[in-house]
Amino acid sequence: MGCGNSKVLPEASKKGYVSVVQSLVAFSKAHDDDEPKKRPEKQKSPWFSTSVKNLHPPSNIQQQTLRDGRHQDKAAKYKDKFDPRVTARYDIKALIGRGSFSRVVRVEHRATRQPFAIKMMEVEAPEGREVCASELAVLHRVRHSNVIQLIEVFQFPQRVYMVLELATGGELLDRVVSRGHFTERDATQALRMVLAGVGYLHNLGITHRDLKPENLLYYHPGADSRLLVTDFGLATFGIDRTWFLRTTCGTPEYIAPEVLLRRPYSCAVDMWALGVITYIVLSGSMPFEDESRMRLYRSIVRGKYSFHGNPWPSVSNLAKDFIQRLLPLDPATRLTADQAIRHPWVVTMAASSSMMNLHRSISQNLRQRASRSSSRCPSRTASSGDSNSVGLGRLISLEKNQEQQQGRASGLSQPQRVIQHPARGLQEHHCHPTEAPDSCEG
Ligand SMILES: Nc1ncnc2c1ncn2[C@@H]1O[C@H](COP(=O)(O)OP(=O)(O)OP(=O)(O)O)[C@@H](O)[C@H]1O
Repeated sequence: MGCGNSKVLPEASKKGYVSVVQSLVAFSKAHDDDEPKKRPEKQKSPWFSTSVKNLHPPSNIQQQTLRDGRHQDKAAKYKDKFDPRVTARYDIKALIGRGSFSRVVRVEHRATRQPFAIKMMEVEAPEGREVCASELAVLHRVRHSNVIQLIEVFQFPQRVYMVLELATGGELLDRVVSRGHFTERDATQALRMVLAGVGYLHNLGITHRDLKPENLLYYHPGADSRLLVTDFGLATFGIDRTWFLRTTCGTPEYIAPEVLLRRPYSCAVDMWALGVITYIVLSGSMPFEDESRMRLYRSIVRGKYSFHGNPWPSVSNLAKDFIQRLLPLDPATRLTADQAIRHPWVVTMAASSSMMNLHRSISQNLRQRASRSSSRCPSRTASSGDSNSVGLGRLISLEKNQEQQQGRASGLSQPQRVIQHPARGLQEHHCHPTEAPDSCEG
């Protein structure tokens, strides 16, 4: 995995890759005016380090209080950055985290006291604008219990503020680790929710293109929480599920072979990523991993992975069959989301009650990975996050294909506001940046 899990282009596009890196660094510096070099707690740290941090986690309430305290000052700073039309409606409470082009804060609706997340995206630079447009294009169209819900949007020429459902239950792997007990049944329960969300997206012709455990968030800390697919910055639309895409993007360990081979691809790339995620969730290790990105890509295009080591001897053959059917090199033979949710492992495990506890092996593997990784990259600790990923987290091919143009939210530069009313769906409202907050309400 190298020193980080940044999203990158394959080696084949190195030239484009370097130029995107440079522009992203420049972008990041330009927008980090008042940013301290240390990143906030919940930044893009790699999945294994956040998970290992939580092997002996404090209670959710303690965690929340701790986080709130530490982030209060930062939140105050961010308040100043927020457009007054946003803060007139939402009280900024705490910083949740940062993405390549975004800051996510916890807010409270002033009138209803309801909590939400606001993702503030910088859209002056073309990269940020594209990522934001992708995300909005999808969020405007989706409504599903396993997909993060957009509540409303404030769009201005420099920044876009997406008001989202607030997910307080943590990332998928954090929960696997913090439970202290984890079985195949637990895995299938989580996967059923992910598959329901992904199947819904695919049926709408949406390919996520960046499925990974960090983008799967629990809505609340309770055991019965919904699991939500989030982060649609790389998502794209096809006319239908057989529509082929060409842009090279994703997170290295999860990229499907056809993408690396620069072949046209479809939503089957998400199913490959789900195979990788299933492997990780059941074992705490990755099917494809190498310090060298070149070797990593080579093992992916060869489909070279194994079920050696713990806990694989304790894992059922049905589970392995499920993974194998998601990780064939030929995308045409890969399970679709609708087929995967009907796979016997998913169906029978969800109904079974007592299963082997895989937690110990999973935690051990996660710990080993974390220590291997920190010895390779001493600057990266669990709390400092992935130094590699500040500003470099999301690298998108500069290839401008038809598919990039489609499905883009139109008129980002046009200040507008989109309000979602649960019963009525999305309503668009336009407001000029100089207008008072109330004058552009729905
Ligand atoms: N609706 C939400 N509720 C709670 N936390 C959220 C929500 N949306 C995002 N986050 C968290 O905020 C942080 C930043 O998320 P964001 O999607 O902006 O960037 P990212 O996906 O981590 O990075 P990148 O943009 O580089 O892919 C992440 O830790 C993410 O889990």
